[in-house]
Amino acid sequence: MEFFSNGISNENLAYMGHTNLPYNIQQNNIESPVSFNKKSQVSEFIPPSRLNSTSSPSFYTTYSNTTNIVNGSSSTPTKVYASTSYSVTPIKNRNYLGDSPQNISPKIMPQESPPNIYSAGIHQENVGGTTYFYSQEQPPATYSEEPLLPLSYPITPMPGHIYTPPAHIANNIKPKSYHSSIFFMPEDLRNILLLKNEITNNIEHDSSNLPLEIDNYHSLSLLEATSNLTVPSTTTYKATHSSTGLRYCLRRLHGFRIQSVKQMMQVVEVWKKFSHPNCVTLREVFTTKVFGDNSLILVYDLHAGSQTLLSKYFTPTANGYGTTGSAFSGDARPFSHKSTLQRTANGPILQENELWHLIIQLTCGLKGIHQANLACRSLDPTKIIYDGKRLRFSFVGLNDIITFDPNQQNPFHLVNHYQQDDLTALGKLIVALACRCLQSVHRDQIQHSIDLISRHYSSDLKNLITYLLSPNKMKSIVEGVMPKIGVRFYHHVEYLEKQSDMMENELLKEMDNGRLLRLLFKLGCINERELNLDVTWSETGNRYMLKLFRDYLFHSVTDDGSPWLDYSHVISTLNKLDAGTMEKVQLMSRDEQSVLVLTYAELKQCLVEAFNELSFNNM
Ligand SMILES: Nc1ncnc2c1ncn2[C@@H]1O[C@H](COP(=O)(O)OP(=O)(O)OP(=O)(O)O)[C@@H](O)[C@H]1O
Repeated sequence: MEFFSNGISNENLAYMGHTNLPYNIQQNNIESPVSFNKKSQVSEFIPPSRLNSTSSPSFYTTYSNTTNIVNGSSSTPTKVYASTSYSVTPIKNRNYLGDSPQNISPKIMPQESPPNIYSAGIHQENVGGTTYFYSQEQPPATYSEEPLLPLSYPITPMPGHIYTPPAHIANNIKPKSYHSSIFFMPEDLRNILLLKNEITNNIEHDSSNLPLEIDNYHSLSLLEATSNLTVPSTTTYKATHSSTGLRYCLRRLHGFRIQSVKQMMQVVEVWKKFSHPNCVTLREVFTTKVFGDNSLILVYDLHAGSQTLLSKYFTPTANGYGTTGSAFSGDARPFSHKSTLQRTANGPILQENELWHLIIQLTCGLKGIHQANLACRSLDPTKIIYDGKRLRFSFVGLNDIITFDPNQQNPFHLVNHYQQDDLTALGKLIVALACRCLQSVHRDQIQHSIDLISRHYSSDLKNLITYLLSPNKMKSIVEGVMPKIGVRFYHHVEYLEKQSDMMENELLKEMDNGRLLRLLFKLGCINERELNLDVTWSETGNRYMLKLFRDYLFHSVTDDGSPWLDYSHVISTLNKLDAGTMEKVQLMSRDEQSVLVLTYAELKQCLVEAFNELSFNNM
């Protein structure tokens, strides 16, 4: 049995953040899984002139430059390559890895040993069947923190790992964890994100008759068929920006003639600067003739998977109730047979807390717009989108852009008036949402609708609506609306804080996963690689350590020989490698004839050097 030891063989399968030292370091007991002998007279680990090199992989070609190797005697089964005052004695039928917390120890799959190396001037001593080799010329070595490799970065011994695992992982981890949810995001969140990506990236098949490109955008697909209900006619597309590859939402105004580009651009610039979490941001505006007319294109951020409030809460029905003409037109009376039919078709009335959840977001967006001295002017269920969590005013600024008067010096001179209109429109929208009926806001039905609301909802809601619909209201949302929302605001903040905590938690996991992916990428590029026609490149020098480390990571087996699959083993080991800790790891060749002990810091150095070599060859 050969040992390559740079120090204590004390591989432990510490779970993240926990150092688990299963063995007594001073012990030299044949019954112990691994025995350690402190040999204070052992000097540095001397490269034994690489004599007698065999056909085995030239393990020492680079590593031995700085690693002291003491050859073993051929007469003894054990050869120890010791660099520190500790050596390691393997015991037959024992695995040399620290027990995992659940007492199931992995073994390394057999792998060929490094070559036999003999050297003169080496003193050997057999203790309990293990042969130790000491260089007699060297002064006695003490177990020091001296790095064994020429490190291009300083290694500072760490009291713990640089990596600090999220607390819940450290606390909740089960002894043998196959629970991927501890390390990866929950399935439902993953599915939501995947779905969003899919919606963002898929190209509709019915886009063949659309232009291939407009301005800097390509891959157009329809988000909604052309609407002739608005003047000018409009169409909404999803498109990809040519240089960034990002997707955007393009709103096309058909046959639109601009009277004064300069003045219109003033308005555009103001809206481009406006950004709010409850508003879709306007990115740019341009004209195009690719559709065969003079079209004006407004480019907005795309919020994939969004639906309008109209489609979410006022589901169009086959008989046309609810969506005929303007969103707020129609002739159903709140308590008429027709209106009852419509409410049934649109679903049951909303829970009050859901309604307040919507109101808070609507007023939040509106407050942002008004504080920027702008007005929304499109508080309509078709112009508010909902992505499952967030409400946003879509197509903000559109009305200012298409209705600006070139004869007016200040394009925003009517903003106060429009802000009042916004509040009235907000009142109507709340009525429609509460009654789940678009016609409920008609002048002759509004009183009935408010009666209905006062029967089903709190007086706060009714008061808010009557305030918003009254002609003499303050224009400030903060002064006028906020006090009526009252304590519900805190509930909303709590909800958002919880969401934010949950997301941060997920981010923490993914941050670690991203870090480990980079390491795996590097390892994968090095392991098994042939470089510059050198078929043994990945088997020699520093790369040999990485090969054994890869085996230790992924190919460990339990006592009964079955694969040892434990996320925590792989993740905590990779984290130690990433941190370059001074903890030692014990690696074993596949034929179980060689054991190599080195610190994670040294392993990290091996990885850095091998990958640098690859990168250099790539230039
Ligand atoms: N920024 C956006 N990101 C993603 N989807 C959006 C965005 N803005 C709007 N949409 C979606 O685009 C679709 C079309 O919106 P649009 O306003 O054209 O609807 P509409 O009901 O046809 O209104 P109009 O009659 O005014 O055209 C809707 O399904 C809406 O959810």
